Amino acid sequence: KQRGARRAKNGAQLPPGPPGLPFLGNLLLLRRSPDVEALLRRLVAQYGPVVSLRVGSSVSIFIADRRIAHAALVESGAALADRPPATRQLLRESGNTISRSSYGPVWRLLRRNLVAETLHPSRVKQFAPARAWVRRVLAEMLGREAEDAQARAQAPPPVLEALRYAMFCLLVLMCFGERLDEAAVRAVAAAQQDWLMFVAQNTSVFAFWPALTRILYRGRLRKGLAFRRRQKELFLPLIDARRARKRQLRAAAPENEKETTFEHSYVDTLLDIMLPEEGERALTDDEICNLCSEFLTAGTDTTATALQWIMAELVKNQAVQEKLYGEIKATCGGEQQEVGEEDTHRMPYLKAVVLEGLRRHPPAHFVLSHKAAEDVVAGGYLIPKGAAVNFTVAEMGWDEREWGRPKEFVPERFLAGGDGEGVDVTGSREIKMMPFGVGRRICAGLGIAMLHLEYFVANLVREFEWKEVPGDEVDFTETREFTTVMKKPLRARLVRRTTA
Ligand code: HEM
Repeated sequence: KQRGARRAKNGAQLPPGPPGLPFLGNLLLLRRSPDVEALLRRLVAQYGPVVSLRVGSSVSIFIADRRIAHAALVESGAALADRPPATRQLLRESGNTISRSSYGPVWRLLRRNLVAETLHPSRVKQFAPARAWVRRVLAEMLGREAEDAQARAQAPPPVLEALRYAMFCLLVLMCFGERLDEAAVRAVAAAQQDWLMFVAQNTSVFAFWPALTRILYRGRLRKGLAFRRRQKELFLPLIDARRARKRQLRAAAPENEKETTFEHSYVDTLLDIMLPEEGERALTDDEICNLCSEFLTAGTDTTATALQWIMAELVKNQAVQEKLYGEIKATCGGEQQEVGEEDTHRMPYLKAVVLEGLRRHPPAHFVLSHKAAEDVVAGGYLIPKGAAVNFTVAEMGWDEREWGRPKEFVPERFLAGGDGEGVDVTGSREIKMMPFGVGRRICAGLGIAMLHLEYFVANLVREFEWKEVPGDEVDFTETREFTTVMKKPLRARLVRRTTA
C-alpha cells in the first residue's frame, strides 16, 4: 500500500511502509520492536526492498537492495551524503567530528586531513614499528592467558578483551604519537568507554527538545559531563606534548626525545588545521579532543569485533586455517619475525579470509544514518529532502541471489571463478557487499582497517594454532552492542606453533 501525499516531479512516491497513527506515525511499532533488524526483515518481506517509517513529521527510509543502494549512494552523487541533525547534535559537548559533520567544507577539510595526512599509505608505513609492537604485546598476552589456563586446567578467557586492548594501544599510538604503558592505555580506554556508553544511552534523551531535557535530566547530564572531563584530562596532556614538540621542531630536532615518541601523530595534523570559519581559525582543544575520541572509537571496536568473528570462523573451520597457514609459510618462510604489510600484498587467500569475514559478519549491520539534502528518486521511489536513510548492510552480504550458500564461511568464493571474485568493497562500480558503507560517506579508515585485519589475522595464525576448547563449542549467535558481536564471546585453545 502506498502512503504519503508527497510525490516527486516525475510522479515517484514515498516508499511503502506500515500504516501509522496520526502525529505518532510508527513510533509505537518501533517501541514494541527492540530488534530493528528483525522488524526490517519483516517489513521488507511485506512491502519490498525500500521501506519508509514515520515518527512525527520525520521520515526514515531503509534500503535493502544493492542496486537501489548504488543508485542512492553512488549515482545520486552527494544528494544523500548529509547526516541527520539527531546524530549531529547528540550533546553539544560531543561537537563536530567527521562522522557527525553535515556535508560541507568543514566535513571535507576534516575528512581529507585524516585520509591524506594520517591514513595515507606513506604515513601508514611509518607506523609499521607500532604495529609490530602491538603484535608482540597481543601475542604475549594471548600466550600468557593460554599457559595460565592450561596450568590451572581451566577454560581460557574470551579473546575479545585482548583484541580490543591491542587495537586500542595501536590507535592511541597513532593518535597521540606516544607509546603509553599499559596502565595509561587502560585509563584512556576506560574514560573513552564511560563517555561512549553515556552518549549511546542518552542520545535520544538529549536529542529531543534539548533546552528542556537538559534541565529535566540535569543529574544525568552532570554525570556525563564528568566522564567527558575525565576524557579531556587524559587527552589534553598528550595533545600539549605534541604541541610543545611541534614548537621545538621548528627550531631544531628535539634532543633527548623519548624512545616511545613517534615522529607522526593524528594530533599533529589537527594542530595544523585552519577552519574556514570566522575568517580562519585553529581547532580548539575541545574540538581536537572530539576528533581524537572519534578516531579511537571508529578504529577500535569495529576492528576488534571483525577480528573476533574471523578468528572464530578459523577455529570452526580448521581446513581454512591450515590453508591460510600454508600460504603464510610459503610467503614468509620460517625465519621472518612477522608477516609484514608487504607480505600481505602477496597473500590472496589471506585477503579472501578477511573479505569473507566482513561479508559474513560485518561489524556494523547498518551504516551511520544519512540524510537526503534534496529530493532523490531511487528504485522508482521518492526519498524526500530531510529524510533519514539507512541500508541493511548485513542482509546485502547474505543475499541468496548474489551469493551461493551465503551463511557459510567460504573464503574461496573470493578467488578466481568464485561469486565474489574481484569484489570491490568500495562499491563504486556495483555493490555486492558494503561493510564500510559506500559513496562520499564511506568509512574514512577503510584502507587501514583492511591492513589491520590482514596483518593481525595473519600474525595470530602464524603464532598460534587456534583450536576449539573441548566442550565449549564456537557459537555464532549475534548480539548488538556498539557493533554486532558474538553473544557468547570466543574462547579458543591456543597452541604455539613450533616453527613460528
Ligand atoms: C573493520 C573496521 C571498520 C569498519 C567495519 C568500519 C565501518 C564503517 C562504517 C559502516 C561507516 C559508516 C559509513 C556510512 O555512514 O555510510 C564508517 C564511517 C567512518 N569510519 Fe569506519 N570502519 C572501520 C574502521 C575504521 C578505522 C580504523 C577508522 C579510522 C582510524 C575509521 C574511521 C571512520 C570515519 C572517520 C567514519 C565517518 C566517515 C564520514 O562520515 O565521512 N573506521 N566506518
